[in-house]
Amino acid sequence: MEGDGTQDLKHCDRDDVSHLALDIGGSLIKMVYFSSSSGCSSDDQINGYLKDGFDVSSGTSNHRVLRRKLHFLKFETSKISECIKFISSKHLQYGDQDDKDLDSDKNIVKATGGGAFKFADLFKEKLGIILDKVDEMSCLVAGANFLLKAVNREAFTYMESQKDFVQIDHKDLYPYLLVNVGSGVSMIKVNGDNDFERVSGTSVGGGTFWGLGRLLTKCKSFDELLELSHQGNNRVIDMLVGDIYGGTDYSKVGLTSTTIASSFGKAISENKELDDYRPEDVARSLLRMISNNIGQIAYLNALRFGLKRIFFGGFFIRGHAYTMDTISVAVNFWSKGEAKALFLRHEGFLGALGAFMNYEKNGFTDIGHQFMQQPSANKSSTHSDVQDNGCIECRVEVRD
Ligand SMILES: Nc1ncnc2c1ncn2[C@@H]1O[C@H](COP(=O)(O)OP(=O)(O)O)[C@@H](O)[C@H]1O
Ligand SMILES: CC(C)(COP(=O)(O)O)[C@@H](O)C(=O)NCCC(=O)O
Repeated sequence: MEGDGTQDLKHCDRDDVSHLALDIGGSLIKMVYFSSSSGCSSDDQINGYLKDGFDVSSGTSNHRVLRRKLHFLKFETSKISECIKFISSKHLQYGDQDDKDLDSDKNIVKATGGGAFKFADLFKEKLGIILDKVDEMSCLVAGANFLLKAVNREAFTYMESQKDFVQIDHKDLYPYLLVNVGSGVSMIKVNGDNDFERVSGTSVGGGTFWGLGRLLTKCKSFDELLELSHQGNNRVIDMLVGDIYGGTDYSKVGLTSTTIASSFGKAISENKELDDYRPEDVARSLLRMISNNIGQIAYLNALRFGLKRIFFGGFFIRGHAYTMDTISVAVNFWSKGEAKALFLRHEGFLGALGAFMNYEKNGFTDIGHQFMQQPSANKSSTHSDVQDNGCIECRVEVRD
């Protein structure tokens, strides 16, 4: 099961959880919450880290530094009942209320994404939760700004299989373009904290890749489709410049013979049916087409506003090498090296983190400024450092 929360449940204390925030999207439900620091990683790591944390803030009488773990989980939106079951089993809906009263109308949970509207009644009925809706775009921006400012080694470039973390200078962060590739794609010009404009979008996004991929390859899961694309060769289906130009480059306009002239173009010129193509080649071609297109539209929007840095988020990216490589090459190619594609380790959790940050406004102060990450506490995954059911150690300064 995707984002199977039960695994997480075994490792963490049941009751000491708080600040549940949800991002209920077209494809996935993303969940972020705090727990106390026991479980999930070795005590040595935590103690070593906390020593530093407490040292830093000693001497300020009205400040407390809490050891906390931030949990990241996802569920498929179509399996929302599993998400509800998980919340219920972990008593997450009660947050840090002292009086855990099932009928209390104080069980308010910050939530963003379209599902915060669509499923509001369901959450009320099944869990007694009132979803406090927070705007999706402002959550994406808050989540991205938070990660870029507060978490070490969050942003990286990816070119030719080489991942390079980028040190972000807080004074030189804005403006940037945030491209969130979820079911659909939103492009947001970020000017500062809570200062942004959604400048573009496209319906050709992650939902398109997964939806078309499912139909064309019969894959049963998104990860299976991604794995399949690894083994494929898109040239079997894509029409290349060389296919049109008799094997040569079209050098006058800077097109090499290996450039894709028309995605899936070969499928029209051959007397073949879908079954005659290998699913891995179809998956590869599809992934390349969609990633390329997103990279190109992102670049055009960056050009529109003179932006040099484009951060890509959303679960479509999935820390997947070929996806990131294709997007990077597209941005690099079209901008002639002027603009850079950057990726985020917590790519899929921007909205949920943004909703989580919203608790700040209700007395939970300074989380954004005092949040620190313990680098090695994440569960590893085949695609990226932080993916399903990961959790990161952090310290949070709370003003009494
Ligand atoms: N396990 C998964 N199941 C379904 N889609 C996934 C999965 N992992 C990554 N994806 C991709 O991520 C997209 C959803 O990204 P996300 O940022 O969560 O958007 P949304 O908020 O629209 O759900 C899917 O459309 C799909 O392309
Ligand atoms: C409607 C959405 C903001 C919803 O967000 P999502 O669940 O896809 O993350 C997004 O799908 C989107 O921006 N779609 C593109 C719409 C367009 O500009 O054409």
